[in-house]
Amino acid sequence: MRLIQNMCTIAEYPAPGSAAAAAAAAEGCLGAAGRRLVKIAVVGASGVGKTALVVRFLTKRFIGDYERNAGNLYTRQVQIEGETLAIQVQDTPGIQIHENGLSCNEQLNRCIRWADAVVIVFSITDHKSYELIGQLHQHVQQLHLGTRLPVVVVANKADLLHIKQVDPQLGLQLAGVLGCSFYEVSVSENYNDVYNAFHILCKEVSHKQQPSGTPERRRTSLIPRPKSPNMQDLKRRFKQALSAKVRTVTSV
Ligand SMILES: Nc1nc2c(ncn2[C@@H]2O[C@H](COP(=O)(O)OP(=O)(O)OP(=O)(O)O)[C@@H](O)[C@H]2O)c(=O)[nH]1
Repeated sequence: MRLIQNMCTIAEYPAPGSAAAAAAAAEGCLGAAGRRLVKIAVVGASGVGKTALVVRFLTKRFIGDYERNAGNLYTRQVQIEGETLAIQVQDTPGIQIHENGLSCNEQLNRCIRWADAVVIVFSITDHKSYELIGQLHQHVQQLHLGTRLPVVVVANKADLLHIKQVDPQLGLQLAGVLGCSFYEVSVSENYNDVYNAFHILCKEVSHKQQPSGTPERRRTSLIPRPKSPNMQDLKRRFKQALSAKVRTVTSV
């Protein structure tokens, strides 16, 4: 798999409301080779495993240690409901927690504005990282006023239950209150949960990008199609014809 690092996309992303932002939004749904593009930002406190999560998703591998992250952008392709989408994943520097709340610098805000969806990560071994989730979710929604951005909350380091500070159940409850999906994962031990967390987000964005088409397609696949009266009529007539023939054959 090829990983493309490309910091320019984020650094040059125009401020919301500007003419440049409108033009970017118009083009923004298409990636390389004309594929639909899904942009995902991964955010959370420092040390919760954001880089490990992104690398695991992209390469299937868990690599123990990384340089402290300055924010890298990676690209890969995924299959969603039979369509190949280009997805860009933005790893972000850990958010600092101050006594009076979040400290999000402009680089992080740009990443969040740029994104079509956000993964908020906390570690079950770090209660402070969990305490951040509510504020972070609020901050994300504020930067996307007027739209409901798809967000998934990920509780990482599920393999470290013996030193847990947060019951993963609390993460599930909080995600429910915030209206987000929730995944408990161990980036170090399980690839599938990591994949599923990203996959569900891509699916949500993909459906959002096709507001008129997809729900209709989904609705029609859920509602059983009424049987055509003509078809039933045809079947009845066919049966009648068949039994008449059988009768004729047996009577001969
Ligand atoms: N046991 C265990 N360790 C993990 C897991 N995920 C990440 N780690 C470890 O947690 C540490 C921090 O991981 P990073 O991916 O660098 O965390 P980060 O959130 O990107 O950190 P910053 O760059 O500081 O924001 C590393 O030593 C990882 O090996 C996990 O699922 N289980």
